[in-house]
Amino acid sequence: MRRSIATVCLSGTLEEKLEAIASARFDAVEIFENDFINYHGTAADVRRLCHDLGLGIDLYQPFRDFEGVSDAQFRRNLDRVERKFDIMEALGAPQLLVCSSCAPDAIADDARSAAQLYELAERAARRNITIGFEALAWSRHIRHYQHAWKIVKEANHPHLGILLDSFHILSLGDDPAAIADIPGDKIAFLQLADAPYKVMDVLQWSRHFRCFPGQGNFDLVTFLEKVLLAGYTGPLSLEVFNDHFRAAPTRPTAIDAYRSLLYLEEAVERRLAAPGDDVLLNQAREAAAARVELFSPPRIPALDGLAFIEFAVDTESERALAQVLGALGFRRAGEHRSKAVTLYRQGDIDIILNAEPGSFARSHFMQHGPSICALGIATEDSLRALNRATAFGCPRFEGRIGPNELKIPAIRAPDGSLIYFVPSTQGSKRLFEIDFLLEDETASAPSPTDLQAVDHIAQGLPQLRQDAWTLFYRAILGGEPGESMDLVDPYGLISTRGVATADRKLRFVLDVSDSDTTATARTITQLAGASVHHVSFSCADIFATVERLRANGVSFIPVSPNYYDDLPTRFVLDDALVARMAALGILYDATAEGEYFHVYTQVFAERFFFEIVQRNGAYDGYGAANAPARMMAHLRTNR
Ligand SMILES: O=C(O)c1ccc(O)c(O)c1
Ligand SMILES: [Mg+2]
Repeated sequence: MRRSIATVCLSGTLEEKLEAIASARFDAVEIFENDFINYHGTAADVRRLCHDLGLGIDLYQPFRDFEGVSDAQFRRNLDRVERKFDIMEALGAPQLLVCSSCAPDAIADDARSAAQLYELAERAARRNITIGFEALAWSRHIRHYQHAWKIVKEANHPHLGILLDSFHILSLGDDPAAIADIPGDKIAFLQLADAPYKVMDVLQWSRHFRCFPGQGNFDLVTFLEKVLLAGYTGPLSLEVFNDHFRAAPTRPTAIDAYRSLLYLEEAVERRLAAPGDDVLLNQAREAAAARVELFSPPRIPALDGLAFIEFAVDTESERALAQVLGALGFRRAGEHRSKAVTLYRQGDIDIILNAEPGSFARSHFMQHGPSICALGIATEDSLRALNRATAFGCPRFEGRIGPNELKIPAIRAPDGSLIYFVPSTQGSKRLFEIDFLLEDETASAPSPTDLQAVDHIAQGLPQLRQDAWTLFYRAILGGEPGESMDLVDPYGLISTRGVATADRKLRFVLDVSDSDTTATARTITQLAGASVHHVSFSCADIFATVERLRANGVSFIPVSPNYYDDLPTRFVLDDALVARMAALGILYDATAEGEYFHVYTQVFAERFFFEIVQRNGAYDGYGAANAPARMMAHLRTNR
């Protein structure tokens, strides 16, 4: 389907927006009026600019407070709209968005509104322009799409249709089912926006918190499905008002926007292809699928958890980090055949320290200091994973390959770090057998394995990036976002959200700092830290493990005795168990599903740290309730 976006979604000048939109591969734009009014050039200039960029102009918007007005005002409105038609003719824009009246004196009279819209459509027809009538969720009288549709149906003019905007419909909790009954050719245009659930004034919600599909909580798949069942074949257009996106760099936001449409299209394509029990619905879905072309990338292959974590280091930080890993029970398992790269192993966890000069890791190190520069994800089909990611617009990465080394497909994550797709078909460990000189495992003295696997990767992100990462993990890896929660840092709030695959083999936690002075913000800004701020390892018996690791010299964060006094007031816990936790500094959380025991190490190089966890039962969170204890402890030791 034709993919379009409103210029209001992006930051920058009109030229910057259009260039970013074109380079993100959109077909067309909605010109938001303010972008034109403040543009220093004529409508013909904008038309030429779009033409040269290969962009269509599908719509001009918004025209406000047109209907439900007195006869005198109506005549003035008709004069007013003729001037907009002049601009649209010069732009070559075929459609005008007219939103339902918000003026306090708007008249609640459907017949009047219908008659006025009919007259407007008559005028528009003379210019070969169509009117799309949109119900704003906060307008004076016409807030619901069923109401707007009643009026459009009453007006009954071929140059007038209803404009559907997912935000207005879903924010009011309206059921989109009835959309399927609107004749497709009476749906003039379609605007798509997602949003996180919020309990707040709907106008403020709309103007500041909309986001791209897949970044929020709305069920856009059902919404778009209904629109396609109605027979709509026009553009899919994004219209997102969002404070962060208005401030974020233009091009990356446009790329994200485009990815969000692809993500939604794929989900709807699958919905239309999925046969249900309802024979009539199946036929309607089949017919809808035949009418439109939807994005259908390679499906997500089975993903089998993290194959490795790669740190960018120099010689000095390598020594320091190797010492920390050693204390945590990792053993040095091998050396790369041709590069300054070392493998550390414990349980199923493989950690690579990369100090190779001239490598990707080195440039990452120079930018961010010691940090995680790459993750390897084990998958049954690495080429399919790669092809899916590139279909969604992720850049491929081609590293330097030495003789007889495995070539592993890789892409760049949104922060420029790498994600490798490691084929697990022959066992993901094969990579190390080929590229590394492995030390003889049987030669080293058997020691108890404390850490078993990677539980999750936690990332600290700049404010503007949480939505982009959420969409990235959803689209590329099939992650499902959990709910957002606020954590209290001594110097501000952190908003956190987990994204995990359905089988929970991959879990990521996305933290965003609302303040510039939190530890999360500081590692990102002052220290130019990369996004990963901690790696969490699972173990089977956290008491035994922490005891052993403490004896090994691992330094865990101190926890206030007040914490353990408080714990029995929050949970039903045995005194002896609380005493054991207190003795080892173990934190605790529980839900109806299960329990979460965990500890954190001190921070390495002011950038990242490790967590050790034991999950009991089906606990599915990340101990968010204990984040303030962690942040306070890290702050105290850093001082
Ligand atoms: O916030 C607004 O005023 C506004 C304007 C035009 C739209 O299409 C819309 O959905 C909202
Ligand atoms: Mg709209």
